Amino acid sequence: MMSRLLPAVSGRVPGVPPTPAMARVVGLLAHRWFSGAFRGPLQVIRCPAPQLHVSGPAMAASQEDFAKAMNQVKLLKEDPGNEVKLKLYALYKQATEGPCNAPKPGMLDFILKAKWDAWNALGNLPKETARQNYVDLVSSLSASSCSQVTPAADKKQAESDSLVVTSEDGITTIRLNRPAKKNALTTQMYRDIMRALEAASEDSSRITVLTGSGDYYCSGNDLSNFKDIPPDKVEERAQSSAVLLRDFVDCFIDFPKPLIAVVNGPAVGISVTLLGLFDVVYASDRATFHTPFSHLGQSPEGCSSYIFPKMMGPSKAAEMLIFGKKLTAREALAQGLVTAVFPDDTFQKEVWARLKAYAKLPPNAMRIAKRLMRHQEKEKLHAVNAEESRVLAERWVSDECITAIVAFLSKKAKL
Ligand SMILES: CCCCCC/C=C/C(=O)SCCNC(=O)CCNC(=O)[C@H](O)C(C)(C)COP(=O)(O)OP(=O)(O)OC[C@H]1O[C@@H](n2cnc3c(N)ncnc32)[C@H](O)[C@@H]1OP(=O)(O)O
Repeated sequence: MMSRLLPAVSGRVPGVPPTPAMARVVGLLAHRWFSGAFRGPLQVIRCPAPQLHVSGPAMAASQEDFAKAMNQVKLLKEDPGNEVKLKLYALYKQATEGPCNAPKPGMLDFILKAKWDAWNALGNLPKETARQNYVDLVSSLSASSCSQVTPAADKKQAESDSLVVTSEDGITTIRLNRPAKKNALTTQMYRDIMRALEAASEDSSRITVLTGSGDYYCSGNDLSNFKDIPPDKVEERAQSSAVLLRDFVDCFIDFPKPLIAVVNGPAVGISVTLLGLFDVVYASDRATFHTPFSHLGQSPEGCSSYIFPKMMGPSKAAEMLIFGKKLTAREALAQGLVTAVFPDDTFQKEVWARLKAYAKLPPNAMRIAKRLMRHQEKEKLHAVNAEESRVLAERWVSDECITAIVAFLSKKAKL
């Protein structure tokens, strides 16, 4: 089935180089980036057979892994759908041929055009990263039957894992579990959350919950993701991070079951912006909602540049997304970002009682209601996500952003 996705697209036209401005900024500022080996903790998604994903610091997939993944694709039992097939096609082409230099097919050549668009959207993503992303995607497709009840024997060990996925009482819970780092999201966690969502969309649970361990819900992107980038790889990394961000947010846009955020404490950055893509957001009265993008020289993501103004009106959205105003839980409730606020001391009890009752409702009816409410906006949201990710890749190599991140990593600044 999938082999039909791999015909060569022939012909060559000029590629899409980074803008001269970006290259200049990178050249000027690269020396200020941190160096030294990053020693990230092991992160584990726990799920019973058939797959246990264990990963440490990101490693490039070998040619052998890539070849295995290509074979695995042919063995997939279920058709992954056109969108995924296009992603696979694009990553395959990028990994084997590099950036898309083929002539753009005519408007009426629908299939060729969709394939060309998917490949071209990968821009200058390095071949190695495309290979890794292809392997990751195939592995997530093969693992989609994972995520059931966490075996009791795993529960103790899960304390030290960065992401813990459990499924019980019709609820799949994805728990950010780096309390010592305020649940900041590492690159690997983005990938693991995507896998967990893909698995949850197909498991037998009826609703899916994202929450955090410890006193924070999430402190946003782990700013150490910007560490240890060799000067000549800064642009490449910005591009590959933008692709990861786009794929990550796409998973939330497309998630088919009711998705609930249980915001147990303060939320920062991307963990706030994503809330607009959840169906319901329950917050402890201790939670705060902070999007300090301008302070960090960055720009909004998670489709917030579109959803927040629609949700709260342009000027309230501007206070948050341009000026970085931090909202209390009650303020977030008034702006429609939060569905309900609970006193912190009864938060867990009240929220989980509600969720267990919701999880008894007929699953198909819930999915259909969600689809009806969301499908008209989907295409728009994907376009907004693509644009926000593209702009962020530019911000990440800007002087303003680099200065802010260097200040945080050298402990000179915090929010
Ligand atoms: C594929 C890429 C996609 C990227 C998408 C774009 C996303 C953008 C964003 O999310 S922007 C938001 C980024 N987040 C921040 O700027 C928060 C930075 N953190 C802080 O300002 C503070 O740590 C705090 C206000 C969250 C909490 O302050 P405090 O209560 O005083 O605790 P500590 O600062 O001592 O924190 C404990 C420990 O955690 C580390 N840490 C906290 N947050 C982050 C983070 N976001 N990145 C990396 N590390 C973080 C902090 O350094 C401390 O570590 P230490 O104990 O010193 O080793």
